[in-house]
Amino acid sequence: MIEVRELTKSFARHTAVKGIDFSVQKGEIVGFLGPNGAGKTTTMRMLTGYLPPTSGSATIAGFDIFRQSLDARRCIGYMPENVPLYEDMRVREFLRYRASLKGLNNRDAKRRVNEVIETCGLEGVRRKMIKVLSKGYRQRVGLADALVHEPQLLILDEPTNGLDPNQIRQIRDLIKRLSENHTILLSTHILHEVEMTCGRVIIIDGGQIKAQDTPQNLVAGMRAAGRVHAEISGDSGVIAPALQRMDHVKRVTHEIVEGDWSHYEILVDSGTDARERIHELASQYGWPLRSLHRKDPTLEDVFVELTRRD
Ligand SMILES: Nc1ncnc2c1ncn2[C@@H]1O[C@H](COP(=O)(O)OP(=O)(O)OP(=O)(O)O)[C@@H](O)[C@H]1O
Repeated sequence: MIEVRELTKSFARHTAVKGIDFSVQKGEIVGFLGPNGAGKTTTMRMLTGYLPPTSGSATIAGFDIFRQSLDARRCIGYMPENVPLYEDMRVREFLRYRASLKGLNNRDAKRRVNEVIETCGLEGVRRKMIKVLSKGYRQRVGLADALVHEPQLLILDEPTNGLDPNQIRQIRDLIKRLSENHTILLSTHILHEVEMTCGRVIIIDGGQIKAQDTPQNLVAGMRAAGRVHAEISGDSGVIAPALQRMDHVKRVTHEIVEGDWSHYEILVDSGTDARERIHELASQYGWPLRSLHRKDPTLEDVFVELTRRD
């Protein structure tokens, strides 16, 4: 459904997307993740034909997004990060207007607007002015707009941005339902949401793809490199370097939790478990140790590991 090859976008002084390659197969729901400024929106805007690339190529359902832009766009429902809505229009009127802009004749527009109003749970607000709607309802109107011309592919840029937990859940459930008959590429900063909705994840940072796999495989890959958490009392200026000097320790980070107690996170080589050695070290130097355990990594740990700056 999406084929991206060597796609690059340079602005005056800055290359935002640096020769990325990825594919999305029909029926997939793919999370597009990255820290602020990673290049997600720039990539999505190129895929949807709003921004010309500097070099590289991309096809949507076999159509070249630059040479066959109209055909490609017909296959895409795009919901940008800040959904542009006409505040003084009523919901149904706005969707009818958008449907006609997208080339639907009157009869199809009427039918589709009724369908997307139902799909997106907008029945109760169909006659309301957009300016009086809550952020959650506005996002649903944005989704209804993206869906109105029956696209096969949905490209959603942070669809749950700024929503409260209940609204996030409602939009997430809606996206899950839509995934039954759409291919979806969505960006978000809520990694827990990705673990629940997406079959595959692409992580981008600094305009380059750092990883792409199922959330389960990414987490399993990380599990191989052990991560131990310990709470130890004492001078962290002495304890952290001592932990760092142990065999197979890759990195030690720490933060004060209360008083003299600090929480240490110790990343060790795959296949090793540092817990016994940490316990021995604490006994040897008389450091009070009140907690020592391995933590199963989450997608958030994978994300931080791949995109950390320090
Ligand atoms: N029109 C533009 N002119 C110049 N630089 C731009 C332009 N649009 C984006 N950039 C820069 O390109 C980089 C990537 O931006 P982009 O908006 O794609 O990131 P993002 O991953 O979507 O971030 P966020 O999570 O904050 O939305 C940033 O450094 C941004 O400042």
